[in-house]
Amino acid sequence: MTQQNADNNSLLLKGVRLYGEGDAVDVRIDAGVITEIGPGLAAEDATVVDRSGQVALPGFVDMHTHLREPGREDTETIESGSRAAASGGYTAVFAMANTQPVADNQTITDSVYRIGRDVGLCDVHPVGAVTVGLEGAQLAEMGQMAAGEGKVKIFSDDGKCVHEPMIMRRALEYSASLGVLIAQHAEEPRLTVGAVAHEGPNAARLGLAGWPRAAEESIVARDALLARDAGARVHICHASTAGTVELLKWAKAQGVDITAEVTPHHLILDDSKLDTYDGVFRVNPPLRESSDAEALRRALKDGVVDCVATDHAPHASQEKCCEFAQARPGMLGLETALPIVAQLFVESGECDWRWVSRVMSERPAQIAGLADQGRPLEVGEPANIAVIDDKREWTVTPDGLQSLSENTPYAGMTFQAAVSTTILRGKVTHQRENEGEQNR
Ligand SMILES: NC(=O)N[C@@H](CC(=O)O)C(=O)O
Ligand SMILES: [Zn+2]
Ligand SMILES: [Zn+2]
Repeated sequence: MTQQNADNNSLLLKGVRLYGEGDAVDVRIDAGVITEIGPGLAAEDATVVDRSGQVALPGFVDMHTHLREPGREDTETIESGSRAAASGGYTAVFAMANTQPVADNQTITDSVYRIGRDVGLCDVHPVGAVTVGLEGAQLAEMGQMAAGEGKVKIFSDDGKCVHEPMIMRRALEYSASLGVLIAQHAEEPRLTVGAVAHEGPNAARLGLAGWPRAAEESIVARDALLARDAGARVHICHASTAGTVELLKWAKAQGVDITAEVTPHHLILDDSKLDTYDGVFRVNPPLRESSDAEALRRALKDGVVDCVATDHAPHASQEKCCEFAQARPGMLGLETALPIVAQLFVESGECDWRWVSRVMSERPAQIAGLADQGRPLEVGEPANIAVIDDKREWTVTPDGLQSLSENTPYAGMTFQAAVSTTILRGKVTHQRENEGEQNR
């Protein structure tokens, strides 16, 4: 991009099908805003990005990302995580609070926000902790974090469950008055002592301590009731069981203001993967049975589960390449989410790209309260765009990803769809290798 083009910041995205529908059009972007859509637009002074025949969607929003800064910059930084996000088509991510130190105060949440802004590859929204030090005992200063420069909109002790019912109740009451969202990692800790895998035939056969579905479901049910009584919203992180789906259905039917996300790995993988004892498959909540994955896919399709969130959880190789029960739970997700969703839902003919934009962009932006993300691809709207090449077969290699860590469970898997280009307010934040050079 020439200096002149960088300065006047005009871009012409050529030949894309908006939401994969209708004829190909060109999209003109000036100063970060979509200013014209139509066939055969003149380049004039704009930088041309030719993506003929590809699919344009609103940039994705991830409500659940772990960026590891501060504290574990050897596994991911705000910069490397932003690069991974952009490479996955994301234009906004929520960075979880379980850093070291914990993001339980405004100094840290503001600093995460500022670093993300200065990196400029993706909007990084800090998540604030619900309780001091994620210890579940004393509420953090949620009001201060919400009022700070980072304008914290989501609070979560993710990694841990806010398990004390009175603490969760107060957090929900407080969140309702602040207009923020509590996102719960639903895990009754008294049911998961020592647990490393889904409690079922596979864990029994492999001799792994089991994590029962009820550990998740009992908290989902409890929190739905607490949210109802507090007149608060509650969001369920990484829903993983068929029973959680039934509870969400019930709670929504009662008018409870409850939303939920599902991860790509709980949609596509199951606990048959554990046969090799490879620590890369250890994750919280654990990979469940194929019947759970199927129920989650249907729930996402039907809207019972609202959106996809990655739970991108980078870990160092020495923390993963060890005995299964010793491996840290968590797997990479940002750079493989779209290809997985495309394979499961679009390539199978179950859903269209319009639906993908709903579960990966519009719904998460609405739930999180982002006014400038998840917007329609229309004139006058912010130019946050993910361009998908739906005919580009590629194979996942851990060292081919942008993340600093390599703990992807999809190594060697082949996908048909790839994010070719990501645009954040008119700036190209990602361009896949071998993609046509930009020219004037
Ligand atoms: N998902 C995981 O297994 N791990 C997450 C924490 C979490 O999301 O619970 C992590 O921070 O590594
Ligand atoms: Zn969690
Ligand atoms: Zn998480």
